[in-house]
Amino acid sequence: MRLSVDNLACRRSGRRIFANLSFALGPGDALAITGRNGAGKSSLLAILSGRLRADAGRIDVADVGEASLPECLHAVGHRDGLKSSLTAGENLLFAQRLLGAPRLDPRAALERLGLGHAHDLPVAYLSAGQRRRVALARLLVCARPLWLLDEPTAALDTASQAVLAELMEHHRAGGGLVIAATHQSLGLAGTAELRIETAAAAPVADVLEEWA
Ligand SMILES: Nc1ncnc2c1ncn2[C@@H]1O[C@H](COP(=O)(O)OP(=O)(O)OP(=O)(O)O)[C@@H](O)[C@H]1O
Repeated sequence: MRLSVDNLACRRSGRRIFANLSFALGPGDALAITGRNGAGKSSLLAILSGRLRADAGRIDVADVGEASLPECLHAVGHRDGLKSSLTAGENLLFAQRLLGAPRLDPRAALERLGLGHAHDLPVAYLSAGQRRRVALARLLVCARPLWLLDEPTAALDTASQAVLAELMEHHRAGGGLVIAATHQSLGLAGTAELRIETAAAAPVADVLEEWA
């Protein structure tokens, strides 16, 4: 998969968040999105995942056949997207059936994240770091070339951060792409950095946020 982003701009609640963002990624590439709180890192990921409309610019994908960009990606964000009353295994099975392109079975994915024992536990019983690891296990139950990760190491202990780094390296080695918004190093070799700087304040009155 190839992804190219040209002169992307974002406005939220009438306020310009960023403008003129451009980058291009190919198989095996990793990009760390950095910037101060509120710079627009999560907003950029929301635009890429198709949840938020860009104010300007282009996003193009290539080498994915007929698939659209949202069909090519996994997004793991601040909200874990897990159903608390379902077990970890049921959550992953649900994701696998919804997203298609099955890869590891849920138990194997949880074991890879060191959470095999949680397979039959309701997610409501898990700690914050364990929930994050179940959300990350979704990356393994379905094959999708682009991983969009928002603060992926948040709530993870050191051992789990190392496991995540291994998973990302393995994904890249297989030609996958990783884009992560982060305040700390991803621990990956050859990661490019895109730092979002504060946009010139450009308030525009009476503009409602446009969700895709
Ligand atoms: N749902 C929303 N509606 C309107 N404005 C929003 C919304 N979500 C975020 N914003 C605004 O967009 C700007 C960018 O927020 P965003 O969450 O993208 O920043 P960030 O770089 O990810 O920050 P952090 O490092 O704190 O996670 C902020 O000024 C924020 O107030």
